[in-house]
Amino acid sequence: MEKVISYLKPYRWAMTIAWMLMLVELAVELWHPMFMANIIDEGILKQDLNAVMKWGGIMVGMSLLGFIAGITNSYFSAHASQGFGFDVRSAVFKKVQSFSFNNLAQFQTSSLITRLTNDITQIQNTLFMSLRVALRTPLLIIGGVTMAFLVNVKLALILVLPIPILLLVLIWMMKKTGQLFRFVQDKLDKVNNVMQENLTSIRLIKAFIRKNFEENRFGKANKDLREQTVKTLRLVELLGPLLLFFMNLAILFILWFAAADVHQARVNVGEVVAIVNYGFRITMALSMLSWIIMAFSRGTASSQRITEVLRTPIDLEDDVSALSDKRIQTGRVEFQDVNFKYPGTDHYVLQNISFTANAGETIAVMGATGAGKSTLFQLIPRLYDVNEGIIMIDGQDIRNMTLQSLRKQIGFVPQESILFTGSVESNIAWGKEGASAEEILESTKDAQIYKTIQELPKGFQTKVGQKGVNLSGGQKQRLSIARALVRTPKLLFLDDSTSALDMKTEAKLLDALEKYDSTIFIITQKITTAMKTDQILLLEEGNLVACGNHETLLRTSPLYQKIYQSQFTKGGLADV
Ligand SMILES: Nc1ncnc2c1ncn2[C@@H]1O[C@H](COP(=O)(O)OP(=O)(O)OP(=O)(O)O)[C@@H](O)[C@H]1O
Repeated sequence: MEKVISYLKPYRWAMTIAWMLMLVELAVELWHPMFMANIIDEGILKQDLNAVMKWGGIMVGMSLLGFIAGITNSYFSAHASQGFGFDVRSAVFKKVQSFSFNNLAQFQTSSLITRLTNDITQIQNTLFMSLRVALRTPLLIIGGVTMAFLVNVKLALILVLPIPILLLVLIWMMKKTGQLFRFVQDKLDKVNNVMQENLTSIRLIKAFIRKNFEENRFGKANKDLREQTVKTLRLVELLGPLLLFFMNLAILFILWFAAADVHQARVNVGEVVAIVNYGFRITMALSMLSWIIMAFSRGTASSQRITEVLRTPIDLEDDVSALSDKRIQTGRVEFQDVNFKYPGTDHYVLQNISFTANAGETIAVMGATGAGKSTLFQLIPRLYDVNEGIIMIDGQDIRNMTLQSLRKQIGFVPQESILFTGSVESNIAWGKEGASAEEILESTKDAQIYKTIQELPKGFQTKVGQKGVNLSGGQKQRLSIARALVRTPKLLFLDDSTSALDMKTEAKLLDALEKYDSTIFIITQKITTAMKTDQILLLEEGNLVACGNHETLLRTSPLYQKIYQSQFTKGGLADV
């Protein structure tokens, strides 16, 4: 909570001005019944038009002052709350960007989106409300009570009788609804989660005709959200009528007692009008307080959820001694007795992995599904840190480089091609800040996608991703490869990224990669690809069971022989 509050600091002046102006508004509001009493007692009852004009004029002047103070208050409140929301949103986004995969696993993606959007909007609104009306309301109650006592002590006593009980109810309510609103936000996460999964898998859903199933899934999450929200709001809504009942009862008693006092001239009509007026204002302030309490409870729940993100310790950071401008010279990669298990699990998915990839070599990584190939890839750019053992580049532990300098020199093509909304050109340029048109052109030629791009309706400017043209799996793969090549990486990782390419295109791609002077790792299932590489790492259930070139493995590794035989038939290639 304090973490979120600390983002208010740059707006302390705007907030102070807003609160001052709110006090002006409050003062005007509190003096109103007094002026009214004077108009009645000095003007109307004594039939003195001058007094009516005098107090009426003061009343109008004060109203104008209140109006100006209100508008200016809104200006500063909006400035502070929008600025605060902007800063918190930026901070949460920045924090999420620095999250390791382990950190990310602690939050669902949909929950992070809700926290970044809805939760921040909630706290933004709460701040606006607190600057605009929240403080004014309790002060209005205190001021109203004080003024009522100044006007007439006996009648004021009747008026304040129910207030302590009502305040106790309000405090209890604030605690209770805080918890309930936390549940509401959690349910909102679930709705967003179903929405997100649905929209990203819409093709699959249509192909499997799972529309009804998905509608039911969404319907359930939506219903849960509705029920939780209604349950919470019902509690808050109970408060309004309860307040009105007690306060109206008090006003009724005031009128009852005042009737006799006015008759016996112990009290002026103006005083009674003023007290009743204060009574109404206090009642209104109390019922407004119930809404403010709701907004605060919701804001508190949201602010706790945001604090959780901001307070999450990043578990994969640079060592203090890490070098930020370390250049990879040769690109020699060495694994020494590497063991790795995913955070939060007990099972080692890589065990005692040792091998050396010499500078400029192309290494094929093979193995059955789940053998640990992608995991091995993720350890080199330090998406995860090893549990035991060392990974070295150019003979130095990779932890001696900052994450930024290490990753900047790596080209990574994931298993699943990801394109961003934008043009073909912007998708490739994404790989390198400030990539020149020439570099982009070159990388597309090497990735064997240049011709395809030329045939697109607007060439490099053709929109892809959502609302853009749909590219085939192989085209997307090659665009992803071009994006990695544009940064002329010292190390290049292709995670099954040539699976959708035909043999001819793949051969051309591998030839083109030679000029990059990079050490290249390719995860592949195809023997035809592995045959062309300098070294093959064969993984089985997290163990490196064979390592060497095609000829060596064909002679020494029974598993490799089995894979080879499964892909080659008597007549030639089977499924390549
Ligand atoms: N984020 C994760 N958390 C926990 N376990 C994981 C995670 N990612 C992968 N695993 C487990 O690690 C093991 C190796 O997975 P990995 O993705 O490296 O296999 P792979 O050889 O690349 O498989 P495939 O060819 O199917 O992509 C698997 O048993 C998998 O269940």
